[in-house]
Amino acid sequence: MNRIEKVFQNLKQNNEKAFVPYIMAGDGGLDTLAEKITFLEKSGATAIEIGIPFSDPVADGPVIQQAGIRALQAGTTLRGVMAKIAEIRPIVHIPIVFMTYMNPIMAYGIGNFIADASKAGVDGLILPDLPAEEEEIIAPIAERSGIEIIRLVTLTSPIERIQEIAARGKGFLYAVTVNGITGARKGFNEELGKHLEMVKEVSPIPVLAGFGISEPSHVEEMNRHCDGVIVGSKIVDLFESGDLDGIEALIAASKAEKIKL
Ligand SMILES: O=P(O)(O)OCC(O)[C@@H](O)c1c[nH]c2ccccc12
Repeated sequence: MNRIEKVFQNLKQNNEKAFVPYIMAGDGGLDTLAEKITFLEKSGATAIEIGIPFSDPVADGPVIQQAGIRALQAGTTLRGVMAKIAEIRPIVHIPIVFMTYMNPIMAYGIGNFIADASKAGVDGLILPDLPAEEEEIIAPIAERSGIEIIRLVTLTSPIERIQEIAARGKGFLYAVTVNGITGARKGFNEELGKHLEMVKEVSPIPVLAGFGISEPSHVEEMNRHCDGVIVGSKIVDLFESGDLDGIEALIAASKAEKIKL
């Protein structure tokens, strides 16, 4: 069984919520990657989303754009990230999900990319610029190699489309919580809770909310309506400023919902 499926099975059995932090590979130098991942795992992360730095990150807000620029300036390459993941995989037990755009994958070659990612021990892929209609170019080969495509649904996706994408989904479904790009938000649409519950109703796989989540209170609020959260920009920020306690506080908030149940 794929590592992602396994961790979600365990969470369900224990009535726990997922917390998936995002970090940019190579931000602070690739040599800091192992340290960051092991810290997140030790702090209770369910899985890790690793961004591949790219020059044209169309879905990313300023914090992640800047992290990508820092990583590229430090000389980070996709090949380098693959090698680093392969090296640290034996000491990391939780699932590793790559978040990247299609362009770097096409440049690498889809077949080579999947083969190397699979060898390195990557468990999933988030590809925000891969339309559902085009996923045939990579989903079957990825899934044959044991790598799950984590599909995204948005606030503007009609329910039929959400249902269709969820039915094909593997691992977990990524429910985007805002209209726009990544980055911390102060608040969310009042209807968001209802939207997440509707997505959950049609999805056979766990639903995680992501985009804009930046406070422990956001984590608790989202977890009332779905199976867990993904936090990116805030984690990148907290690592950048060395505020590890802030990261632990966010992860701890994801354990709070269980106590209330
Ligand atoms: O940064 P935020 O607002 O917490 O959003 C999640 C996030 O960073 C991560 O999942 C992500 C980073 N870049 C993306 C591009 C598309 C979809 C998702 C992502």
